[in-house]
Amino acid sequence: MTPLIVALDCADARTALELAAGLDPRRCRVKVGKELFTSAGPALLEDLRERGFEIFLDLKFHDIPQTVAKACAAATRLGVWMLNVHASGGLAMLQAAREGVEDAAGPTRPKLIAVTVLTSLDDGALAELGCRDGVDAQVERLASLAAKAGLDGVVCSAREAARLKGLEPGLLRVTPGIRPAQAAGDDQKRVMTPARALAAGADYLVVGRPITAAADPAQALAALLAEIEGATATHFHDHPSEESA
Ligand SMILES: O=C(O)c1cc(=O)[nH]c(=O)n1[C@@H]1O[C@H](COP(=O)(O)O)[C@@H](O)[C@H]1O
Repeated sequence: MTPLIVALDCADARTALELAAGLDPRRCRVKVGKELFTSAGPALLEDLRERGFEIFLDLKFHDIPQTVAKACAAATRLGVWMLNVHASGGLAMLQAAREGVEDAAGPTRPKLIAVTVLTSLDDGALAELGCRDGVDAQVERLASLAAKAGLDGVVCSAREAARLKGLEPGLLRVTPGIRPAQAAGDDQKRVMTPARALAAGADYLVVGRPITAAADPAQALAALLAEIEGATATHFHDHPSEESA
């Protein structure tokens, strides 16, 4: 299994299933986010699971602890592989999220991860929110909260991955903002190529538009997988104990 998670950022179930038909569930996982889940609902998750996919349900819950705990429990009952919340909801919310997942989990518990600083934000955008010490400090602060709450990992950009690997080695690093060299950044501010992201310590790469908006998505996916699998082979050769992670 490679670290690739393909973001099925589609308007409806039909388009998402067409896209998934071009993917191999042994070579990637899929992410269902706010637009698709709001449009297609839980039935789509069942369809994707029947096709062999493990699912990252990306709804980024951010609310009072009780509400988030219940939402995380409901997501867990949908049988997803991974789900997320915003770390900026605070420690009590993160702990409640973990308890919600644990209460609802069967034999396999989904991975619960927390978004640190969205990859669409840079230092200037954070300053507008009143956070003046920059992205790196804020990512570190929120990752440490996630670790304290007992979460499995964080969403960050690959630019922060190496530092977080040193600071919070127990947390998985899930990195969107992945762009092949020369690709458009779109609305992403903190980007990195797939191979560099893996070398920096990313555990999972979330990739949407470089595949879904490509003129030839199948060719874009194949090129990306070749780059990832080449980089992963080198990485696992150097770190054999991480092969099952
Ligand atoms: O939680 C996420 O998945 C996420 C967090 C973040 O900080 N940045 C981010 O881009 N994402 C998601 O990752 C995907 C990135 O898509 P592309 O920019 O098209 O590759 C989108 O589905 C975003 O919702």
